Amino acid sequence: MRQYLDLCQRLINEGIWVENERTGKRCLTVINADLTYDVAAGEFPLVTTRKSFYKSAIAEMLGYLRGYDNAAQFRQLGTKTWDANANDNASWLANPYRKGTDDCGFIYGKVGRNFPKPDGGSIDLLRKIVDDLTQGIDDRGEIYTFYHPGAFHMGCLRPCMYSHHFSLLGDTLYLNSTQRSCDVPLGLTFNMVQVYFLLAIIAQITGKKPGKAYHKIVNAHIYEDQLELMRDVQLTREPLPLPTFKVNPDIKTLEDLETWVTTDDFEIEGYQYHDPIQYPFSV
Ligand SMILES: Nc1nc(=O)c2c([nH]1)NC[C@@H]1CN(c3ccc(C(=O)N[C@@H](CCC(=O)O)C(=O)O)cc3)CN21
Ligand SMILES: O=c1ccn([C@H]2C[C@H](O)[C@@H](COP(=O)(O)O)O2)c(=O)[nH]1
Repeated sequence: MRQYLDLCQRLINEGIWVENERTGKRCLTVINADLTYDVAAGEFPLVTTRKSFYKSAIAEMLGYLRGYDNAAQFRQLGTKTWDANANDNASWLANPYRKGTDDCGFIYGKVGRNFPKPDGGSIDLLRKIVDDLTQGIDDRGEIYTFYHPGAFHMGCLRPCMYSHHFSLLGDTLYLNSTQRSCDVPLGLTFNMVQVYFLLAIIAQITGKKPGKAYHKIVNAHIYEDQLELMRDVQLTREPLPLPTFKVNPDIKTLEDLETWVTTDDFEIEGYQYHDPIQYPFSV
């Protein structure tokens, strides 16, 4: 994945040190990066210069499509990525809205599938998008967003990749995803997989051909305790050929995704990778 390695190198060459109050760590930071994934051509954006746990990334996105709000639900799907944010984050532990162990509160899909209306009730944004696209409708506002500043105090973390905007040109579906904040060594290896996966799966259940997915990142950073591993280990490795991604063709509807689908319905073939690298994770 040349684009990924180029962004890592750019952080090292041009990054500016920024203090982060929430984590108490400094981050080497650049502003704005644009990545493109050609889903039509099957260019699955998996990092090869270290082992990637891509099933975790897919499990997370599946949880966002289902509207999950609890780390135990995410674990059941096969990812522990929400454990720390739900249970080890001091300000969330002290938050009166936290409903107990594993509760994440009003995050991601919980917001997007129940988006509150100022005049009462809520909207299921994903249901509307899937219904429109299935009928060939693109009203230029097919946006699955998790961004609700009025609800930030009710969740353990603000969404990072917060908006997914779908577009139709004839029978081809496109996706523009936007991310406000990006942990390049850890989070981005998941987020690239998620953007590709989201376009592939929504195209499949709406009967469209996938086109390209465009991934916009605003604040891209490396935490100070990750820098050495990135610069002196990962960036010295040569990337390997990309694998291919296979989706179970029996997945046909949003209800399928909500009910029986597991990460076993998504497989990659021919994944070659260098040794794992364990990057520190900042809560
Ligand atoms: N600092 C930070 N970075 C993130 O990337 C991030 C957050 N916080 N909080 C919310 C979610 C949780 N995400 C995570 C959490 C953990 C890993 C992680 O530990 N990944 C390891 C092992 C994964 C596994 O074994 O399943 C990795 O090597 O990729 C990745 C993304 C992404 N997000
Ligand atoms: O999908 C995700 C989720 C989170 N991240 C990273 C980006 C930041 O390092 C932290 C979130 O911290 P904020 O203070 O809320 O910006 O998590 C990611 O890269 N991808």
